[in-house]
Amino acid sequence: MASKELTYQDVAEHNTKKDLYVVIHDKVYDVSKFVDEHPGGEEVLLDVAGQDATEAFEDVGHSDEARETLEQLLIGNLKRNPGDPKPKAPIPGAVAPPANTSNATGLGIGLYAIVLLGGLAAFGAYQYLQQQQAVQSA
Ligand code: HEM
Repeated sequence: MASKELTYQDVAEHNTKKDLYVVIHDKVYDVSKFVDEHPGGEEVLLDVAGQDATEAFEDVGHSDEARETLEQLLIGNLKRNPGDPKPKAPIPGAVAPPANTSNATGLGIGLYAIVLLGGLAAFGAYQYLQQQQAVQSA
């Protein structure tokens, strides 16, 4: 059943409310019958119709129950072709602001660590030289 292979192109053709495929973690789901039942509303599903919905799905933090529902809608695997949109690849300028902020924070901490380590190394070298001088002049 779920062994069907679909390309991104195939999925993109199913982008209407009555015929709605989405890709989540490289698997293809037919959510046509679920649109009306979705507790998060039909709008969000229509937004990602025929596209990769991995990020949208994960951002919400769906429950295990939601994931089970998803399993029932599975129709196949995505066959990725070169040039297809990548789900998680950060697109410059198209990253959501919260993601940006956390990235910047991560970099900030990394820079801090580098500066701190550099300082420690310099201090260590200074101490060592002082010691050497003390030994020589003794
Ligand atoms: C395509 C497969 C999807 C399935 C099977 C699914 C299923 C569910 C289920 C069962 C819930 C109830 C809460 C829970 O159990 O986590 C839920 C809530 C929700 N879903 Fe989805 N969902 C899907 C896709 C999406 C997508 C692509 C979005 C895009 C943003 C989305 C947004 C939401 C939101 C915002 C809620 C919270 C609604 C609320 O608490 O008022 N869902 N979904």
